[in-house]
Amino acid sequence: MYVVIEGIDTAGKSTQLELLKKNFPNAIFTKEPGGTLLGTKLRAMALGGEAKSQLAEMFLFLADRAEHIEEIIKNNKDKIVISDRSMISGIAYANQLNLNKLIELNLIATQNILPDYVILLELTPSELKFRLSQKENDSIELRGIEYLINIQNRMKETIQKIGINYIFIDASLKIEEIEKKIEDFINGK
Ligand SMILES: Nc1ncnc2c1ncn2[C@@H]1O[C@H](COP(=O)(O)OP(=O)(O)OP(=O)(O)O)[C@@H](O)[C@H]1O
Ligand SMILES: Cc1cn([C@H]2C[C@H](O)[C@@H](COP(=O)(O)O)O2)c(=O)[nH]c1=O
Repeated sequence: MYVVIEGIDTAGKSTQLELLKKNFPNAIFTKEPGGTLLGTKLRAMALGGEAKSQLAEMFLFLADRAEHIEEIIKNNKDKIVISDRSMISGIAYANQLNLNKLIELNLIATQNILPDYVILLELTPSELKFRLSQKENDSIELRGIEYLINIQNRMKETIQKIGINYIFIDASLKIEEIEKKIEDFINGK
């Protein structure tokens, strides 16, 4: 079972993943970008802002995704794999191409493998503004609130268009309330 936690920067993914590690001790935990050896190098390049071309940046993430599917997802088909981000981020953040073209490109990278379950943590603009103000921002976060809320809307649109099992959770709820909703969703309750 391939489960992904999605959400824009600061939505609370890492916080929930730490709790999931306790609640699902036998699961494999992974992430995009950077879940493989090649991926760690691609992540540093993508987040370091080395690419001047937005298309080049998108292809760095796609290369990471192709390696991640081959090395992690395909090799653990019989286990519960829980990933921090996925092709949903890939499609939503690369907003210079249309959605159908991006879905096509991402399905090439994933060899047509889709997540079985997607959990999206959804932020309000004011909560996003507060959380970004509390940390040092990387090159993508520096693009600002409007950019990231637009990405969040694209994430929701993509998830609905692809037709996978999903839950949207208000990221401003208490950490324990979100934890319970995620656990129930994965356990099919
Ligand atoms: N439910 C919550 N309520 C209030 N604050 C929260 C909640 N969940 C997480 N936070 C806080 O929000 C900040 C961002 O959380 P976290 O690092 O888990 O997000 P993230 O989605 O992994 O971010 P990024 O994608 O930027 O790595 C942290 O300071 C965290 O403590
Ligand atoms: C998978 C993927 C990610 N991004 C962006 C989203 C974030 O700003 C960073 C990843 O940082 P995190 O600490 O791991 O959340 O990269 C992207 O632009 N395109 C993608 O495909």
